[in-house]
This record gives sequence, C-alpha cells and structure tokens, in this order.
Amino acid sequence: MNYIQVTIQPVTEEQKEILVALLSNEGYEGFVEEETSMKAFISRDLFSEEALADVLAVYQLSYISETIEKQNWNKVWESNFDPVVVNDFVAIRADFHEPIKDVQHEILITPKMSFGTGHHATTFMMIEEMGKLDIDQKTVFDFGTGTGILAILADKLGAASVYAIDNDEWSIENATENVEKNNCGNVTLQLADTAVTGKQYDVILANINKNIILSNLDALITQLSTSGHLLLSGLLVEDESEISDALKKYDITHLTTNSKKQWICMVFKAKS
Ligand SMILES: C[S@@+](CC[C@H](N)C(=O)[O-])C[C@H]1O[C@@H](n2cnc3c(N)ncnc32)[C@H](O)[C@@H]1O
Repeated sequence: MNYIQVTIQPVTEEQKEILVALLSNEGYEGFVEEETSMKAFISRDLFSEEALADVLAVYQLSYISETIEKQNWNKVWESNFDPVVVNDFVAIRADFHEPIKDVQHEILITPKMSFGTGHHATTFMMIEEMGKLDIDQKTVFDFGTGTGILAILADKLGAASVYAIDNDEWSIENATENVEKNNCGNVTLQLADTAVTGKQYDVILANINKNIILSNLDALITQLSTSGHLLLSGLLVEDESEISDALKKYDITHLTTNSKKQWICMVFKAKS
C-alpha cells in the first residue's frame, strides 16, 4: 500500500500538537516532528486535498505532498526514534538502542507505522497514570492499542489478561511483533473498530480521540467492573468539559485530569 507523506513547514510547537489531533481525526496515522516542520502520513486511498486544506486553513499553513513506499516510511520512523524514559518507572526503546538502566520496566518497540512510542504526551501521561494503579491480577482492555505499548505495560504490571484492539491492520501487525518481543503472554490482540466486547474489565485504557471516545462511551463505561478504572486520553484541554458532560449520566467518579502541553489524560473510577 502506498502512503502520502505531507510536509508542513514552517510550523510552531503549539501548532504541531493541535495538528496531530486534527489530522488524526482525518485518518493520518503517523507523525514525525522536526524543528520547524512536521511530516504526516496517510494511506493514499484516505488522502483528500480538500480535507487537508481545511485543517491547515486554521493556521494558514502550506504543505507539500508526495507518495512514498512503505519501507521508506519505516526508515523515517527508525531514524527519528529515540528512547523515552517515563520517570524511573518505564523506559521505551528499540532493540537497536542500548539497554536503559535504573527503570522498573523496559519496553521494546519496533517503531513502524503505528502510534505509541511514548514520545507523545498522551502516551506518556497514560503510562504515568497506569503507574499509580494496582494492575496486578486485573483484567485490562486497551482500546486503540497502536504499537501495543500500554497493553505490554499492563502485562508487565502483572495483569491477569489484556485484551487490546485496533482498527488499523498495520498496528495489529506491529503490536503482535512488539508483544512477542516483550514476552507478554497475557495479551490478546484483535483487529476491531468498536469498544463493544461483551466483557467486563477492571481497567480500561482508551488513548484515541474525542469523537471515537464519545461514540464508544457507553461500551467503555458499561464494561467497567465495580471499582474499575477508566483512563482516557487523545483529548485536548478544550475537550474536557464535553467529556465530563457526557459522563454525567453514568455512575462514575472523576478522579483527576492531568495535562501536558495541550493534551489531557482523564482518570475515572466506577462506583462500588
Ligand atoms: C493515539 S493512538 C494510541 C496508541 C497507544 N495506545 C498509545 O497510547 O500510544 C490511537 C490508536 O487508536 C486506533 N484507533 C482509532 N480509531 C479506532 C477505532 N474506532 N477502533 C479501534 N482502534 C482505533 C488508531 O489506529 C491508533 O493506533
């Protein structure tokens, strides 16, 4: 499958954060941020000049686009992938990096076309919040697994089982490789595009975006076990009130909202 690489330049740090959110909603799957520019990738059949122009019109930005092959895409990722360390809790690296010392958990990721290397503020905050939960022997659902990073961490934190889904075939392929690389025997991966699974979970992780979270909210809440935790991200600061309003009709307590750059991570607990 061919991809379209869109290069946007010049672009500020703040604009990059917002553009990642807006372009994700349009089907863009990967982003590489450089000093004054960013690259965004989308499969050719989803690319629309009109939709891109609408998003970029917000900041009156210009772009160039080119068709690229899959293997070039991977090289772009690899050359841009530096290890990420989340406090002394988790280090995320590729196997071509040196091992990272003095962290509780190391996660190996082959950075292909999937989102989830720890570089993004949303993944970083989800990892931080997972570190505050007791996941040992718990059942976990990871909605929108990307590279599988959060599912892998849940397994390393002792989860009894982790069910992780993504609607992107490349992500499932990449997550499968990463789950194997990290010897995570309790993770099950599935290609799926809805949070409806018909099962209950002690911990539900959803780092996606506002629209997908809102359209799956009912399933996310009703599948949460008594006293279970729900972690939501992929949300911008301005999305918080809409999510809070949508959750008012459910028996769930809002514990915290953390923020990093323009992004937030919201933590909820089901009532007992
Ligand atoms: C922001 S990434 C998060 C990846 C990873 N969980 C992390 O925290 O870094 C969101 C992921 O959700 C997937 N996704 C988007 N819409 C989805 C849907 N309707 N059903 C399942 N997965 C979806 C995307 O393909 C992408 O891999």
